[in-house]
Amino acid sequence: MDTIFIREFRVAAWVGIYEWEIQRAQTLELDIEIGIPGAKVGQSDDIGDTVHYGQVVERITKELADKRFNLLEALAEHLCAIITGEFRAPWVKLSVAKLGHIRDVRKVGVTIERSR
Ligand SMILES: Nc1nc2c(c(=O)[nH]1)N=C([C@H](O)[C@@H](O)CO)CN2
Repeated sequence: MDTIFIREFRVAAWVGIYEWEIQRAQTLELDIEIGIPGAKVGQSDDIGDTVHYGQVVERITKELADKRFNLLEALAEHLCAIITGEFRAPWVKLSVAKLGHIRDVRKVGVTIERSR
């Protein structure tokens, strides 16, 4: 399947199980791979035949400003549902990482893959 990628996307989010995470937003890093619906866009050259990656970034930024999650797993599931539902993507793989949370570890997080 052809895909669109969004890598090293840094975004503020409310997520975590500890008091300090509940009190303030933190920066997450997302890597997203999105299946392109059909092979038409290479011929049509029409933004309407693909997923507009700028709109995905904008939508996720807004969603994470508004919602709160305990776990990265739930946050990832929610974002995948937006990408397959609202953006009609047939498939998505999404990684979300917290930065500098554990000593000697640069990033920790989860990766999930979902199909419509
Ligand atoms: N599998 C997970 N483990 C942990 C998560 C998570 O979201 N998924 N979250 C935390 C805390 O919020 C932690 O990130 C604070 O540093 C711990 N483990």
